[in-house]
Amino acid sequence: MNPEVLLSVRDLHVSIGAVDAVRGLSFDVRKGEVLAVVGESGAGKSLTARALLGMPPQEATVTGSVRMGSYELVGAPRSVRAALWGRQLALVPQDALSALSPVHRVCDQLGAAVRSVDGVSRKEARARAVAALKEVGIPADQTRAYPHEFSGGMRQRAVIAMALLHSPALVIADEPTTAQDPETRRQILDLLTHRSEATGTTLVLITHDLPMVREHADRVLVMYAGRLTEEGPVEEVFTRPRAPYTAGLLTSLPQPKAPRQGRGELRDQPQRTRRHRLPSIPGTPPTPTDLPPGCAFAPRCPLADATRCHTEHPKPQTHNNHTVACHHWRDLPTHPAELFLESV
Ligand SMILES: Nc1ncnc2c1ncn2[C@@H]1O[C@H](COP(=O)(O)OP(=O)(O)OP(=O)(O)O)[C@@H](O)[C@H]1O
Repeated sequence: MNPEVLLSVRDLHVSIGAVDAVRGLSFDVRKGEVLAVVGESGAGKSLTARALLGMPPQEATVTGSVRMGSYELVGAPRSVRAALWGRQLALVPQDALSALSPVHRVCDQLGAAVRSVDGVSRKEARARAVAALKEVGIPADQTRAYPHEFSGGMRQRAVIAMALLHSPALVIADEPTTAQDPETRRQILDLLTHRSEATGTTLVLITHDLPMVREHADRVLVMYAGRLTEEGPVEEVFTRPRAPYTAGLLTSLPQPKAPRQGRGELRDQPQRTRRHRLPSIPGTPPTPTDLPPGCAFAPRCPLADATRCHTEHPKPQTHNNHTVACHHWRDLPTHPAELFLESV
């Protein structure tokens, strides 16, 4: 494995009963990066995250490979997962309340997490827990509170502190800010990315929040109906998307106010005149039990042809560090958002 690669995912499939939720996903997570995974609801992001952690739902069938160093996580026995958990892999879940026990003080829960990996004395574990909570902005005199006494933002900070306790190699954050207001979201994401950087932790960020991706991620992987649609550096993908689906997603992105040409900014966007209304992708994603043949996005795609797109799944192809799975990626207009602008 390339030494720059921390986690290598190959031909990952996750199915639950008749639902083929993840269908042949391959990508690498590189050491030290923030990789965002985006896509509409039901695209398979969370099940991918769970497979990456070696913790798919019990009823799921997982095939393919997720390698971390010498460990294979697909089908890994409990002993392998236990060896990796905390030191190598950790999760920041969507719902901090359900991740914390309601009947134990926050600092005691972190102390127990310290002891589960390091086996130090209770006093030492408590001191480390308090220090970790301080790092995420929770003052020492509040660490003896119970989770319900914290605000949602503080609970999420506590969960981030818990995930980063042992400076794991990789943290997967699954929609870590969903329930928060925009300002708290920004603070939590700032904290998560800065703390990850400080602890040398690589971050996979599952999110719907494209402005946050633009601000915080190095690379982005776009999923549609369980497959990779596009993947590459954020700046490159956000300014020059190659897949029509990505272009459609990006049309919903608020445009930066200042005319600077900074990181991840959408350049060369067409002027939106009064004759246009804000674009959106027409239609809805397919249900995973009733997937169309060929490209799953074809029924919604303005570039789809009448034959190949509806019969042959486009294979991902990589040029200059940027991967796309689309038969017509070379046909995208200079301003891909135009594909989705509707005249009124
Ligand atoms: N435990 C389960 N049993 C049956 N189907 C499931 C289960 N978990 C997920 N699915 C289905 O698998 C598909 C992918 O789900 P997943 O949660 O990975 O999507 P997602 O991209 O994370 O969506 P969201 O952004 O809404 O969280 C969806 O159709 C979902 O309904």
